Amino acid sequence: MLSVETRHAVHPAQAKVMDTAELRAHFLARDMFRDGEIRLIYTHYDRFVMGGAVPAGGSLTLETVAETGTERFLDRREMGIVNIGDTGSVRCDGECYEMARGDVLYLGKGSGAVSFEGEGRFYITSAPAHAAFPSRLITPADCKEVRLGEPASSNQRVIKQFIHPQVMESCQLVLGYTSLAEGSVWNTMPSHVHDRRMEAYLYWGMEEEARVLHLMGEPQETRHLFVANEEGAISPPWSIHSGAGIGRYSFIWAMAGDNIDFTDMDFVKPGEMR
Ligand SMILES: O=C(O)C(=O)C[C@H](O)C(=O)CO
Ligand SMILES: [Zn+2]
Repeated sequence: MLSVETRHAVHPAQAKVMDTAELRAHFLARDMFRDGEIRLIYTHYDRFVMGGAVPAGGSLTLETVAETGTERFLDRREMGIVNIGDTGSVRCDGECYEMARGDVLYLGKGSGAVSFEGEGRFYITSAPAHAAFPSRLITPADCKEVRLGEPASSNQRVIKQFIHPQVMESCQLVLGYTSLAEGSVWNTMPSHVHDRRMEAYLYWGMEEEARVLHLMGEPQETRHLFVANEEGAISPPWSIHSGAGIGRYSFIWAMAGDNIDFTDMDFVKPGEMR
């Protein structure tokens, strides 16, 4: 079963006057992981798509998504998949990729139908693509690690870059995940924006009762979302995307837009934020 929800792009002036329910309706990505279903969110931010596929021991196939207006979803798109569950496999273009928890699969433009099998919980990201780069399974051993922050500022974390120019080629997609060191709570602090690229977060690896207080909004007009495990935040190009969590957590970040330079960020000092 496939379901697709559309999220339209929001002007910052509109976001400024939203109440909690409206903020959550536009920017919180929830209910993406249901047994036996593929559930997608089609955003109008760089036409980025995020979602979940949970085969629950069976098999699910993603082929046509009416929203793209193409015969098959990947005809003019690339895809990044992260397995946040137990081991499962993804079949595409005559290949079968076995994915352990934390593995990332890149599927290039024109790869055809995608089938999800086994006990995986597959987080799906996708963006329009102009060229067909080779599909590739990237394990944590192949990723590029960046260590940032320190315990004294409660922001010590490891950034694992998978779909990233220093690891492999892609069109628009840049993807990886960040894990907080024990005792550190802050991700992406100091905050930044990058008007050239949208970004989406998926928080995972959290206790059921835990929450991340995800900060969003223009730097001088911040708002927040309380986010649970396996929920995400859609970050428009004008918005910061930072958070402080209760207990351990990781988050998958994925971006699409005008460049694939991970370091192209406009930082905001904490003292400049409101
Ligand atoms: O902890 C961090 O800092 C991040 O993971 C930053 C995100 O990857 C990001 O916002 C990239 O633009
Ligand atoms: Zn960012």
